[in-house]
Amino acid sequence: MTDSSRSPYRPTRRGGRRPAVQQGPKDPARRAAYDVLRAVETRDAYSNLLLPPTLRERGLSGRDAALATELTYGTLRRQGTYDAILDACVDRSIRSVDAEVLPVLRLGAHQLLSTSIPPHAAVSATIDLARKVIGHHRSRFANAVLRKVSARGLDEWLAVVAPDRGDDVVGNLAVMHSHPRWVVQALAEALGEDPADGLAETERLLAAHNERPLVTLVAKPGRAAVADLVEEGASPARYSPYAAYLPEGDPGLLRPVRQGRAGVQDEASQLVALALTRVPVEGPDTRWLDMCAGPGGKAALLGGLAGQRGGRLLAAEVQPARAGLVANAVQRSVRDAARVVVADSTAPAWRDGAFDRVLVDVPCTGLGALRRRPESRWRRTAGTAAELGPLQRSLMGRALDAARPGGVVAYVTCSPHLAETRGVVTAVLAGRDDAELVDAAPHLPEVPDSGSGPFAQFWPHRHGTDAMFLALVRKR
Ligand SMILES: C[S@@+](CC[C@H](N)C(=O)[O-])C[C@H]1O[C@@H](n2cnc3c(N)ncnc32)[C@H](O)[C@@H]1O
Repeated sequence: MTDSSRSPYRPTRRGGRRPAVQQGPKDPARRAAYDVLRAVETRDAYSNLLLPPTLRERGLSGRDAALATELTYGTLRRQGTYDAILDACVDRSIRSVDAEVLPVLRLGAHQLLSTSIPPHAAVSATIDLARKVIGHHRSRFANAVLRKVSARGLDEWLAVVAPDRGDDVVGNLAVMHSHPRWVVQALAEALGEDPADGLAETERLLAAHNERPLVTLVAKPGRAAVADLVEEGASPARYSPYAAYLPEGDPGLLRPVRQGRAGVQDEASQLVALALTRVPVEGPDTRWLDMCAGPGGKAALLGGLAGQRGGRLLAAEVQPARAGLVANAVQRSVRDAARVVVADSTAPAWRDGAFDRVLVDVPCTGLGALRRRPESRWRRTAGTAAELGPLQRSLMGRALDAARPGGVVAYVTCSPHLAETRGVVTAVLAGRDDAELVDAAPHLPEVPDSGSGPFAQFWPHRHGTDAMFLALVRKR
């Protein structure tokens, strides 16, 4: 619960002099959560980009900031479940409810069904907020709906609204774990599970998507060490020799992060880049290329490693603003080894065969990062992976062109969707005879269960990482 007595917005009780602090909402945590949820709903905002500045600008910290964060991400993660329940509590379909009202209902449902906030407090605080943000008339509607929601607990509601598991296991898991149906199907296929067998592992994955992920840091090679991060309160990570987990606090406040010597990067993102650097190549090994570099996480790692080996990294990014982020990320890499260019890597200016190692980390559906981008599961459609296919195949083809004979290419996605992982790689390799797959597992010896080869697939429920995919390919 919020502690409004400590809020900087608390108005004075005495008449006369105005309070020295800025006036603001009585319940700033719920108001911040509502404003972010509404921006996500009405203008496709990204919660992970909008919430931190919202908290900063409104001076929310401590318990208020923690409550606003929990309410925002918790509501977005469980949105599919709450919508199914709300649908049973309104006369018309939940889809016909105004876009300003819907976040109030979801926020109220989240507090009632998934937090320890007492029901009467959850409803009254949400309706107080509703009067301010959607007006008296619509708040009466919200009040009536939330009172119906409060009549049952989450498990009771799920027994009522989720399809029977025996009849429709995909539909059941979609409602139970708050994912669109097509995502459940795509993930089950990627895990190699058949709905007829019950989708037990798929269910573990879906549940992992609703957990708060660990904040993982990277010590940029040659500029910081894991020990520097441990000194700041982090603990060494399971797999990557450059990673550390931060149990709490704002990573942006850590000294190595402020100095640009460390950053925030998922452990699987580190490992797929590392795997590329571990494949032996005969002959020169000094020219490396990152074809899709923005915002620069993998480029920073590769730039450091290239510099330590006396090589250089060219980092290409088509969007100028994102190329700026890459430049920032690789700044002061070892021996100044990384150069950033704004370039369309499907029509590149570099010569064919110019590089010893090539990373192509293609734009994808992002289904591998559902833990960290809670609204993205509701934004994509079943057609998104197919739409991205031509660009992904073109970039992979260009990556093979860019590698010299004997050189190596890493094709990477932050998605396990088969159409954009092995589907792309096998289609591109089927059309040419100058490249062959390299088994990825021997280049990730520290990672158990990364697949039966030749590809590697990370999973949130197995590895605690994003679901990154890696294919390693040698140019003949
Ligand atoms: C998945 S992200 C790469 C993430 C990055 N490797 C990292 O670790 O931070 C894909 C990037 O490719 C860029 N991109 C898309 N099409 C491109 C193209 N034709 N040429 C170069 N970059 C492209 C996108 O703008 C986006 O920044």
